[in-house]
Amino acid sequence: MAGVKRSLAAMMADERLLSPSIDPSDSTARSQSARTSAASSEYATRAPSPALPSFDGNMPKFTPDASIVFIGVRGAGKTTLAIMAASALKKRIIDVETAFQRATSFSSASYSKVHGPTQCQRKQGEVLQDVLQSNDSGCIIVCSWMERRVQGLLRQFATTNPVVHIMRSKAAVQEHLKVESGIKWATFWSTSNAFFRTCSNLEFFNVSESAATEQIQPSIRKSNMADLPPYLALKQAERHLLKFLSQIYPAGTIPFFESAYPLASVATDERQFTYAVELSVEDINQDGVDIEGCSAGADAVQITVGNIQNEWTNSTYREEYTKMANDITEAVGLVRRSSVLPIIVHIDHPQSASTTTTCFYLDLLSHVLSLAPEMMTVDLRLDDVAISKLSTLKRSSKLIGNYSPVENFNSWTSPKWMSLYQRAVQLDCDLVRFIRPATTMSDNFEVSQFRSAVASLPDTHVPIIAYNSGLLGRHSACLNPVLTLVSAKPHSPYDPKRDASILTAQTATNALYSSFLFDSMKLYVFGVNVSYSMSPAMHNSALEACGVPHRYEPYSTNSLSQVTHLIHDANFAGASIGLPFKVECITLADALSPHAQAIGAINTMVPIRQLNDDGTIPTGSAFFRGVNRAGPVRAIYGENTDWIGIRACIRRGLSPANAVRPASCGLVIGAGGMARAAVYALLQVGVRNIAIYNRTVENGKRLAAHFTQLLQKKEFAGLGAGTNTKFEVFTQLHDTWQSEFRLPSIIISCIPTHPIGDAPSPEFKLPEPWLGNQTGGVIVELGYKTLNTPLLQQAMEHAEQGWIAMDGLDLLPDQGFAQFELFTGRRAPRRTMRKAIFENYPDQYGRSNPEELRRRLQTMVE
Ligand SMILES: O=C1C[C@@](O)(C(=O)O)C[C@@H](O)[C@@H]1O
Repeated sequence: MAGVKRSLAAMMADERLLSPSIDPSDSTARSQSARTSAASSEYATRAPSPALPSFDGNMPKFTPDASIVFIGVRGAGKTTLAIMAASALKKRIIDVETAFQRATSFSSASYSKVHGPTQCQRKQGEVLQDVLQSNDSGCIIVCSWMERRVQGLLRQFATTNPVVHIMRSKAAVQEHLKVESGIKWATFWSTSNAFFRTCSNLEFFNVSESAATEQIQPSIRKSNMADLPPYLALKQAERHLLKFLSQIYPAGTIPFFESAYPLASVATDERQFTYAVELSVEDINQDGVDIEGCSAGADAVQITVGNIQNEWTNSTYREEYTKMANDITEAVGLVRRSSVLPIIVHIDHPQSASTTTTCFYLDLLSHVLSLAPEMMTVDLRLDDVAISKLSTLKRSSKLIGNYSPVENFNSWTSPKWMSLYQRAVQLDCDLVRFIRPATTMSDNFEVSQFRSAVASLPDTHVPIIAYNSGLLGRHSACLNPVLTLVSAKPHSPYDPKRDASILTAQTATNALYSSFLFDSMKLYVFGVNVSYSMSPAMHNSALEACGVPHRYEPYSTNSLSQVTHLIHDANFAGASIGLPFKVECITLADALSPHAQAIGAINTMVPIRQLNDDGTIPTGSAFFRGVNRAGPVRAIYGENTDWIGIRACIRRGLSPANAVRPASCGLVIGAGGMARAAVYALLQVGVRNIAIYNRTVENGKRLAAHFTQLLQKKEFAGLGAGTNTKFEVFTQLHDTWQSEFRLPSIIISCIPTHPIGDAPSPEFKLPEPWLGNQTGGVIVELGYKTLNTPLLQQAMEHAEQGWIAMDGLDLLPDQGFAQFELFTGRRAPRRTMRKAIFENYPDQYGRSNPEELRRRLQTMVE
C-alpha cells in the first residue's frame, strides 16, 4: 500500500540485501548479495509493525488542499495542534468523536456501555469511513480511536493524504491524563504508539514545555519560568508545527509563511563552504544541549544515531526499534523546535553489520522519512533495490548517498569513487558524501582533484561532499565546499574514532581567511548619531562566533556625502543605515531589491564586485559567491531588512487568538521610512485593513497612496488582499475609535522614542478605547534608545486583556540577522546576537543589565 509508514524490512522481504563486506561500487558483488539474501523470513517476523500489503509505488505528493489526519493517544495535543493547523492552512477541523456523537447522540464510551464494545467499534468504523470519504480535502481530521477497522481505513487514507501520528513524551501524557505509572500504563503506551505508527505516514513530536525550555536557554533553566506568558508556549508549538507542515505540503501552501531571510532563498547545497554541526541523539535528548547556541556558524544540524548494534541481549528487535524510533522522533522535534537550520539525520550503519542490523538500519531509515527531515543519509553499501526503495519514499527530504569507510578504503585516484558517485546519482540520491581518513598530506590534494573531476562531469549537478577526516585531513575538510561535518565544540583530547568532525564551524571558517581565500572586511552603521547603536556589539559578536575576521563600526555623520569614500573602499563589506538616512540613502545605491523598491527606503547597503554580463546584480547563490572578497566596488545594492524584523515581531507577539483574519486591523503610528517598512510588514502577514495615524495629514495620505499604487502592480498583487486592501488615515487621537475598521490587534509605533535635536521625545500614548480589542494584540515600538515608553507601559497595563508589548530590542536582532547574511553569506548565529544586545544595552544609569534583559531570551521562538 503506497504511502503508509511500515517496516522496510517487511516490504523488502524477498529482495534484499547486501553482504556487508562488499565493495559498494562493485555491481557484481551487489547482484550477488541480492541473490544471497536468503534469510528474509527473519526480517519479516522481526519487523516491528504488523505485515501490510506490499508497497506499490511512490509516497504520495500531497496537494495543498489535501485533508490531514492527526492521530495519537489522548493527551498528545492533537486538538490544540489541529486548531493551529486549521488557522494556518485555512482548513476546517473535524473531530471524529464529535462526528460520532452527532451520528448516534452518544459519546463512544456511553455507546459502548449501551450497545457493547463490538457494536461501538463497528459504528466508529462507519463514522470514520464516512468522514474520510466525504472530507478528503480542506479538513484537519482528529482521531484517537484505536481499532482494527480504524487502522485499515487510516492506512487506506494514507495512500493519498497525510496521516500524522502526534507523539509527546510519555511523562507529559501521563501527567496530562493523570494516570499512575505501572505495567498497565507502560503496556498501553507502547501498544498505542505502535498501533498509531502502523497507520500513519508521518510523525510529529509535540515538544512539552519543560523540554522546550531546556532547549531555549540551559543557562537560565532555573530562572522563574512562571514569568513565561501562557500564549508563548502555544506560539512555540505553533511555529514548530508550521515548520513541519511546510515540509510536507508544497511550497506556498501556508500563506505568508515563507522565510524572508536572504539565505532561505538559496538551497544549502548551492552555497559555498557550508557546515553541518554534528549532535548525537543522546546529546539532544538527554543532555539538553543548547542547540541554537552550539550551531553558531553552521548551516545545518546533523543528528547522528550512533549506537545501532549487531545484537540485543536484553531486548527484542521490536523493543529496540521502538525505543530508537522514539528517540529519533524526539531529537528531530527538539532540533526543529529550537533552530531554523535544516536537519540531516544520519544513522551509523556499522562496517560489519549483520543482516539483522542492516534490516534494523533500514527500518529506522523509513521511520526517519516519516519525520520529514530536510535531509537523510543512506549508506551506499546497501544494494540498489534498498536505496531505490528509499528514494521512492523520500518525498521532500533529500537523500545523501553516504560512504565513509574507516579502513580498507581506496586511494582517491581510484576510479571506484567516480563509479560509486555515478551509481548514487542513478539511484536518485540528491547529494553524495564520501569521507575517509587521510593517511598522507597528498590525500588532501587528491580529494580536491576528485571533486574537480565530479564538477566537470557533463549534465551532472548532484553536489559532492568529499574530504578526508582526521588531523591530517583538515585541509581538505576546510576546502570542501558543501556541508562539511563540524563539531559543536573542539574535541579534546583528539579521539580518532570521532575524527570526522574535528573542526568547529568557527575554526573551519577562520581557515578560509587565513588561507587567503577570503579577505577580512569592514562594516558600518551610518546615522546622525549612532554612538548608542547596539548594532556593532551585535554584529561583532556574530562575526566572532562564526570565525569571520571582519570589523563592524559606528560612523556618525550629518551628511551622507561623508560616507562615499567608505562604501567604495576595496574592503567595504556593507553597512546598516540608521536615522534619518533611510530614504535619502537610496541616492547612493545603484540597484534596489524588490522589497526596498516597494518600501521606498533602505536600511542596508551591500557592495557588488562582480556584475552579471548584462550589468545586473547577481541573484541567488551567485550573489553570495561575491561576498567576503576585497576588490573594486562595481555597484551598491540597497535592501530593506526592517520589514523582516517588524514581521518577525508581529508573528512572535501575536497570540493564536489574534491570528490574522480578513477583518483584522493593523495601526501604524508615523509616516516616515520606518512606517513604510511597517505597512509592508503588515501586508506581508496578510493584514487587509491598515489604519495610519500621523499628525501631518499630507504625509499620512502620501504613505497610504504609495501602497495603494503599489498593490495595483502585478508583481505585488499577492500582498495582503491586493487591491482590496483598505487604508484609513487619522490625524486626531479621538476618544473613540472612529473607523469602519475593527479595533486594531496589531499596533506599530514608528516615531522616535527619544528627543532628536530640538524636538522633544513625543511621550506618545493612545486613547484607551483604541486598545479595546477583546483579545488584545501586539504593540511594537520600533525605537530602542528608550525602552519603557509611555506606549509600552500602556500595553503592559493591558496585559491581562492580552496585549503584548515588544520594543526595539526585540526588533533589532531580527533585522540584523538578515543583514548579517547579506554581509557575510553566513547564517546569523541568532542567540549569540540577541545575547550580545542584552549584555551591552545600558540601562537608564548607563550600566548594562544583562540579568533583566536576559529573561527575554526565554521567550524567543526562532
Ligand atoms: O533602524 C535600525 C537601527 C540601527 O540603525 C541601529 O543600529 O540602531 C541599525 C539599522 O540596521 C536598523 O534599520
